Amino acid sequence: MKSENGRDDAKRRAGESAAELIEDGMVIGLGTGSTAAHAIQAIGRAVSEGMDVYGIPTSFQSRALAREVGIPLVTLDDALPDIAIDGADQVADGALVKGGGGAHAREKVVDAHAARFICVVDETKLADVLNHPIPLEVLPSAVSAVEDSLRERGGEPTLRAAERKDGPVITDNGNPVLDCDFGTIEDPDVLAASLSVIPGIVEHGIFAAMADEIHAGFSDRVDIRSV
Ligand SMILES: O=C[C@H](O)[C@H](O)[C@H](O)COP(=O)(O)O
Repeated sequence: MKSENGRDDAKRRAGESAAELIEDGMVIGLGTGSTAAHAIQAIGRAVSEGMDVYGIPTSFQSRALAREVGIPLVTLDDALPDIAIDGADQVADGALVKGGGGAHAREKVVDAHAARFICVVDETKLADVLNHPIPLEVLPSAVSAVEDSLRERGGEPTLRAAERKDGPVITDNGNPVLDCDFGTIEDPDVLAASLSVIPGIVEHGIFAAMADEIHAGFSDRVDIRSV
């Protein structure tokens, strides 16, 4: 088992590797989570050294960090991202599961509209086949109905509970999250299509055929894979 420090070093390597792709004048989609945070910090350092870029945050967390490190912010109304840098909970064959922090709905909008999407992970996220539970942001009134639809599709949903609050996790958009275990996911595209048509699901955490590059941090290197 890797130590948490060792794992954070691997995340930092991946985040900083992606941040090296940033060029003057770019609009950058700023992903959410502990790995994307390393990229945001590296971009903040570049800004403090005079680089002229703008960020589009994907969550309250990435907005707060970007402000802290001095990255000027814009919205999708102002410009589409030249590049987005975002983490993932699992990666297999270029397909991602995202939403461990409940940010996948906004992330998907920003990442999908970026000219180039770079996914940053540490080596523990790499898998041969996806088997991570799929996060689903759901309208509050639709939770029971969506749970039934998921069970009909062979899933086992669990309402995500907050650790330091009574009741469920509520996303930045004001909705609860279901984590749905589908076991081994042989065809992420097929599952994604089947989840997309369930009324009440705001967004699911399968990002299939979206990433252009995976930057995977190891203890001693970063592997960069084009997808
Ligand atoms: O909702 C959260 C996001 O999809 C994150 O990018 C994902 O959970 C990975 O986060 P971390 O880099 O902290 O493992």
